Amino acid sequence: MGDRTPPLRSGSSKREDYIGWNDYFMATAFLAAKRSKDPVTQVGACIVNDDKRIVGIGYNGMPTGCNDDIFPWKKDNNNILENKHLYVCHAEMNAILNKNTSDVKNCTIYVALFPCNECAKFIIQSGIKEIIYMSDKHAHKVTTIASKKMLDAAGVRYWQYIPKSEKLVIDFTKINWNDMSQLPTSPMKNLELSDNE
Ligand SMILES: Nc1ccn([C@H]2C[C@H](O)[C@@H](COP(=O)(O)O)O2)c(=O)n1
Repeated sequence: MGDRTPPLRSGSSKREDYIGWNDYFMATAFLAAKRSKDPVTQVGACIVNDDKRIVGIGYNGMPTGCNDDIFPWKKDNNNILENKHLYVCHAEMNAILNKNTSDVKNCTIYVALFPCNECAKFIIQSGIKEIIYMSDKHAHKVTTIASKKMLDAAGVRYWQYIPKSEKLVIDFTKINWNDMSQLPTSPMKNLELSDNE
């Protein structure tokens, strides 16, 4: 029987160069960061549940009602109230507050930058159990050390992610709008067309 099975047609096998879950969710966090108005650091966060469903997305921005053309994006040492850090909502906090499920218990948060101590409190209290981050550039800062101290005590795992894809590009000019493919017409498409002819 086995040798009667027809060989798999090349056109019927699945694509192999699709992106993995971790790249997908981390890239989603980075896409969200592109919405940030912060001129120095743009951070995005993406919360995912056990079923690999995205349940929250956020980026760093001014609170609702605080006009981001009026509130400061700088740190003016001569005027202590002109400091963005007094006002900006961090990406992690926004992602948690933007959740589209009743809670984010046991979820994983993908975030561009390691969460500060304030975000660690939100993460712990919301029940998130895992943090996957890209950069830990503030590892030496007291806010990060305090963050890790709390996360360790609360049993929240965290690990640094190195993407598998070197780059992920969405070039709208390359999308073929006629067949909604992001790729040039594929060999499979050609095969289907010739099959139907
Ligand atoms: N885990 C983090 C860390 C920082 N942010 C935000 C807060 C600010 O908008 C910006 C950091 O500004 P910088 O001190 O680099 O000028 O990033 C966040 O959302 N999440």
